[in-house]
Amino acid sequence: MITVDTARKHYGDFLALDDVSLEIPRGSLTALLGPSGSGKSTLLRSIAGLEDLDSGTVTIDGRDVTDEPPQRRGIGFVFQHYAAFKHMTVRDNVAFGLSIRKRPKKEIDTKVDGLLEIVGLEGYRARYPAQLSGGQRQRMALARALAVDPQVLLLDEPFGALDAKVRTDLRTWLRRLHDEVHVTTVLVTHDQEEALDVADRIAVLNAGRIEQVGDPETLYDRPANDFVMGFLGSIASMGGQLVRPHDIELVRDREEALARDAEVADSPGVIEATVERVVRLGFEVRVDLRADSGEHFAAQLTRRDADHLHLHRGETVFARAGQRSSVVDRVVLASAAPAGAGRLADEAVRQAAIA
Ligand SMILES: Nc1ncnc2c1ncn2[C@@H]1O[C@H](COP(=O)(O)OP(=O)(O)OP(=O)(O)O)[C@@H](O)[C@H]1O
Repeated sequence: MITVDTARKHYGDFLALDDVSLEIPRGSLTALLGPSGSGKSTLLRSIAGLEDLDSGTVTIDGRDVTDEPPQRRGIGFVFQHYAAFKHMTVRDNVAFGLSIRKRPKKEIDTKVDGLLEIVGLEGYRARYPAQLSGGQRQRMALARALAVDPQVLLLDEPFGALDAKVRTDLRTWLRRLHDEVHVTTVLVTHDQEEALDVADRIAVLNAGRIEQVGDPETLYDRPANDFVMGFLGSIASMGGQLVRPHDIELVRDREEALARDAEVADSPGVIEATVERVVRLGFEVRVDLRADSGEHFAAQLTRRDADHLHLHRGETVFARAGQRSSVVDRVVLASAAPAGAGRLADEAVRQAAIA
């Protein structure tokens, strides 16, 4: 388990971490999710020991590591731009942390072969980094980080520089790897889909603070505030309340809409609206609407529901939030934690210092 307690960090006058407290359970895959500049990397680097905190503590498995250098924290770190040693083969890059610890060659070979198998690079042992694809290089980076049996694996946008398809493949692969290796993993990402897909817990950051921590389902269905609701999925403002476009039901008949709406707690009510546009998006259909109040919002329907309604521009419909809608749950605590290359070669040396 990693415990960050009231971590505070300034860069000059700028407050990057504002008394952040967070518990990361042992063996979990936790995502730090938030917009650019929210402090995700700063928090991750503080756990790694790559940033010094102004105040607050970091504990890993019960050991206070706040004043320990990175190499004594028992961590493996993978950066977005992995700076491999270009003159070394894949085998030697992965073996680096073990070689500098002077482990016997036989032990190193066994370990490296095992890791290359786990990351799917068995046949690439003798290649050089320049002979790998971006995705393969990041997998090599993960193997190198795992080589020294870290207690904690810290990943800073590890797939950020890769194209969308490779990114999606690698996150599925990361999830499988984590199920196999079970090392406590913290993943920084600004991509909500990536976080929802791979993490078992998500901490949402905003302006140096944690807005909410929880499992993906809770954050999506019961966000603690409008920020979390908006950051984890699309939103529409209907009757002054935030709803997910796919939670909006459209009905042609006012009485039917009112009767159905009576069954829904915390409903924003039934909104009379005019259809402005009907857009087919593959399987789904987006209906752009204008309420009587002038408010614009969009509902997302399945094609079947849209076909059934047979909507056209200028027609009147009655919109309401469906029964199991995502709504902001203001009772949820904002934080689940307890109180209280510049030059690439230099970068490689710095990264290797952690290994
Ligand atoms: N070394 C530094 N010196 C000065 N300001 C910094 C430094 N590192 C980060 N910052 C600032 O601190 C804030 C948080 O940065 P951080 O990298 O933690 O954000 P982030 O959420 O990881 O963003 P991104 O997704 O863009 O990487 C940003 O406003 C950034 O400009």
